[in-house]
Amino acid sequence: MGLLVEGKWVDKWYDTKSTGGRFERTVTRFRNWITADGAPGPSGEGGFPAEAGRYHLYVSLACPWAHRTLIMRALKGLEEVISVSVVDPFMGGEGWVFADHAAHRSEGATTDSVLGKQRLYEVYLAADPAFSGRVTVPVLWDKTRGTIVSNESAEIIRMLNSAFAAFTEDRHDYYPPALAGEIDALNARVYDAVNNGVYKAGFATAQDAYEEAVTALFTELDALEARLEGRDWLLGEALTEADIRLFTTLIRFDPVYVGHFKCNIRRIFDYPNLSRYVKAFYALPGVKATVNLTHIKRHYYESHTTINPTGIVPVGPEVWWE
Ligand SMILES: N[C@@H](CCC(=O)N[C@@H](CS)C(=O)NCC(=O)O)C(=O)O
Repeated sequence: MGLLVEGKWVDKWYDTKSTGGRFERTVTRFRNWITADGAPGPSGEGGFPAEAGRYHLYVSLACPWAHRTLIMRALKGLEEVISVSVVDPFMGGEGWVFADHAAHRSEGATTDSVLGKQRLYEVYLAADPAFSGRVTVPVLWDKTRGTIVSNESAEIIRMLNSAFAAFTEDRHDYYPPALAGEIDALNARVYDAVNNGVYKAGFATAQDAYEEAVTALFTELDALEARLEGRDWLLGEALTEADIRLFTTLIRFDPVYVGHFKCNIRRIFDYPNLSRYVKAFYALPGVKATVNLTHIKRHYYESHTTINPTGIVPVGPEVWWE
């Protein structure tokens, strides 16, 4: 665990002292967009046209943000168009590392097949030798220009949805213009209370900060449970990016967030509509292959030594979503 400061790796844990025990996520840095013709997207610079074989995703199978990108890649059928490297689930003193640098090799982790690096921070330094900031997954890499296109999952899934029409048969739009306003509003609530809410609860170092986060989290889960009454997906019949973004937190909830992050008022299993929803999403073609429970559990329970000093990984719960 650590970060880059002007191109140098510094090993240190999140600082919550200056924020009253509250965990605050930092803003992501590389914000360019792949577009069909290489025109600039909503942020950053242009020059990243959609091409087969040109782009590469660096992901962790443990990470809910990276998981979004793997799901969109699978649903869009872009497995042959965009290649992937998977970091080892244990995030230690050097941050995320690849399989050839891991202390205990974990099935499903890979080497860096593009740059041959051993640590993810070296990929960031290849894009910007003076980079300062956290070294996070996912990273979308451009093999042609030799740089990072984006390290913001919310934007990467939109690029995969919209820019690669020439390379996929899938015509489904996961962010259709008619629903964009409703999707954005829902994403904002789900991000704050649920996706990031579990981290705010889990990384809190003050009782009030924890209770605030856990209360807001379960208030939102209750609202989502009600919303899903009689509905297949969050927006109704149409599967959208909002579902991808909710699913990656829900699938980690019972195995990790209930215990490790103390989000234990209820389990997802206890919510009839949310648990039906998780099962339905999990059964979508290609999704199951993106879920690696071993990476998920090992990452959180072994890496966060301030929360779980023994590093013991729990055996349960029973898998109910298969
Ligand atoms: N805003 C980013 C957040 C990504 C993120 O925080 N990833 C975590 C893993 S779950 C990470 O790599 N953390 C490393 C660190 O903070 O040092 C996104 O959604 O892409």
